[in-house]
Amino acid sequence: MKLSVGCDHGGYELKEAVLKHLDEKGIAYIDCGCHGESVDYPVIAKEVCSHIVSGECECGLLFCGTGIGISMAANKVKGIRAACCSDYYSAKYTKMHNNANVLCMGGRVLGPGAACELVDVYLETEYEGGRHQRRIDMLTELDNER
Ligand SMILES: O=C[C@H](O)[C@H](O)[C@H](O)COP(=O)(O)O
Repeated sequence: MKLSVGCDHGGYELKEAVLKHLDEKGIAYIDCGCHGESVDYPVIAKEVCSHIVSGECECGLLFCGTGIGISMAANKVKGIRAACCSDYYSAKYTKMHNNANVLCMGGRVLGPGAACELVDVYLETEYEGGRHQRRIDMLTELDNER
């Protein structure tokens, strides 16, 4: 499994904490920045999502101040289902039910311990399929109508 990871300046410290956690777990990733400088989150979201749409990475992690702006940007990319989460239940069920391919978090919302727990449960949870696939197919139709 390989992840694509990115942040703006509001999510930089949290991204660094999560990357350290991924290193400790031996999980491979591409770090799309930023590296602490001020950047506009749509730029980073677009790059991270391009790795997922191309198939180079299985899923992505995005961080900004709230997690919201960067999730909005990611969801504009065809094929991306990004979920902004700040609790364990949502991070688990967005994989189980929505098969989210990007998890977004806020560096001004979450501490590193909580964020790493959300990343772990998101990565470890399996998509359930079944009735949820019908709904995801509907999301894909909405994507195709744009
Ligand atoms: O949703 C947007 C994100 O939280 C951004 O990280 C935030 O808006 C950046 O704000 P500022 O430029 O004031 O640091």
